[in-house]
Amino acid sequence: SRFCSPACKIEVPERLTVSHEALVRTGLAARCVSIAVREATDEEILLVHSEEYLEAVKKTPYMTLEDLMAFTQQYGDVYFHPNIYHCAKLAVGATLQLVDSVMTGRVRNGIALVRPPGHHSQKSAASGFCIFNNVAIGARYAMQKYGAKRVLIVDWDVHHGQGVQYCFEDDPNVLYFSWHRYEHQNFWPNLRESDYDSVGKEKGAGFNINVPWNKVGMENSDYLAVFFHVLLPVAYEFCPDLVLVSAGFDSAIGDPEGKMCATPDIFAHLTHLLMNLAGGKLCAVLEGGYNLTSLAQSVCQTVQTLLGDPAPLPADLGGPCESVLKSIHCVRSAHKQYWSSDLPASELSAKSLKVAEQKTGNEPEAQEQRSPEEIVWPEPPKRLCPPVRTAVALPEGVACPDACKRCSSAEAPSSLYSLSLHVLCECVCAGSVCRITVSLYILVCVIVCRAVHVLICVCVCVCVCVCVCLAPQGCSDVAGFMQAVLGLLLPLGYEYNPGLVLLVRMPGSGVCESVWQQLAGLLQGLAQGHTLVLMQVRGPVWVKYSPVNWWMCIQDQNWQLCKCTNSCYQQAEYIRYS
Ligand SMILES: NCCCNCCCCCC(O)(O)C(F)(F)F
Ligand SMILES: [Zn+2]
Repeated sequence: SRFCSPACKIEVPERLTVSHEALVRTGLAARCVSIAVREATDEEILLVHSEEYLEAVKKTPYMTLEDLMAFTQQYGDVYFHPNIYHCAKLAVGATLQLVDSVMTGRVRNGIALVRPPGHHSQKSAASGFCIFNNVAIGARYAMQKYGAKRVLIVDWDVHHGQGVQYCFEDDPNVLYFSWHRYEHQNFWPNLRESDYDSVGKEKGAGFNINVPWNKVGMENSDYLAVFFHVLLPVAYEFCPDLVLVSAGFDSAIGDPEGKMCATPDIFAHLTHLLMNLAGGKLCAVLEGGYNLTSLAQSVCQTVQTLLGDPAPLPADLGGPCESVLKSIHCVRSAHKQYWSSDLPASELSAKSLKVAEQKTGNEPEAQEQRSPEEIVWPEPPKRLCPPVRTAVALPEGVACPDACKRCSSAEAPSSLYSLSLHVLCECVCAGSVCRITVSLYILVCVIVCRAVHVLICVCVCVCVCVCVCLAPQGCSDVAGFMQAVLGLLLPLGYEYNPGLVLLVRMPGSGVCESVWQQLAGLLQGLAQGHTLVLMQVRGPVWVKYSPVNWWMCIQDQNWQLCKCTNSCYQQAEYIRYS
């Protein structure tokens, strides 16, 4: 008979079946390429684990029950049964198959739904339901086989992936970020090194980021605040070649382990905010998640964003709570010496503190009394799946290198009103197109602003347009600019939830392409992706044609507006337009 320590009973096979069934039921599975799984080889497992550990695990299929129980006793909160070695090899193999598919460009991104999970397992030890460290092996594999120089691992599971931390703590090529329920070391795995002051060792100092949750009941606003003020500024500065996500969904509402209050739709935004990194190369690998309802919803929200569908903002976003503000402050101080992107932490806390005070105490006494099964939350809202992701208004006779949907040719661009009004209202508000790019010969801010005024009157949804006139000259202070976008513009935008984003690029602003592209990509998280891009550049420019729905227009007669509509994204490549 199978034995299992009571701690493990939540890690059940239904976790995978309900997730997959939800993907099929919602039609998301049909939009995905499914990748065959395989067993990992010894060599691949040895990228992270020791020979003696691997040899010991190899014996488990042939152990008697008492030997198996003895073997298990030496580890914490993990169970072995005769078939778990096979399953653990499949979990690693599936992860590596996903890494192959993303690194070769066969797919842009993807998710590996695997059991057993991995992020607690260590060089020579199993731990917390984990046998082999799927994500750690994936990172080493990507670096060895594909020459990935820098790998970012984002661990949004509610437990600290100490196994990943130990594996890379002295390695500056792997940036490990984890938030986790900590409660001042009173929550499993109760480790001192899970706190914010574990920043990495020797050459790896600065490349390990721990954000402890010292209270339960964390909400969407808390998660976004940590992304905006801790993870994203560093991730953009790190500039990874690949993003791996230890996608544990026990950080969602209803989970018996996490006891948090963030709703499943938050994972749509966490995923979106990571998709602009590494040219969109993102591999999500399932870790935890034990409430089968919130797990399935969270998986679907993640996959739908990976497919490029825009997401409505979660309801009533505000600032982070007091406890999170302290954690943010502590971890930013601990990392200040390693990273240049650093808003004066005082400014950040001052603004958010004010908001935090306004927040009613969100201590979930009530939540703690209810059992996890009794906790209910609204189904995530239905999401747009526009048949065309981007449309462009092109001058006559200019072909676009991609299958753009052409809007009816607008009047002479001198009358911006009609142009943007016509283009915008016909397409965006009808929801048939997600974004509009309108290129103009003449771009005068005052017209744009007045057009915005007009648009506000006309559009059915109340538009608080986030109208950005790009500031920096050239790429000199990209870090500073990105910090302003991440630390100020995005939090504001998410809080004010505009109905439309109007992105204005002044001629000659000289902003380098990558910044413009990042900005365009990040702002698509607002207004369900309804973005109106008005821009003009002089003369020939290099365009980084990457899978983030990129626009460019060029003055003079031979305009080219390029962007990516089709869902299977091209490899990033440089195209010179003359
Ligand atoms: N209340 C019972 C105590 C359970 N203590 C062990 C928790 C293990 C968590 C595993 C996980 O969720 O982090 C993973 F992603 F690895 F699966
Ligand atoms: Zn977990």
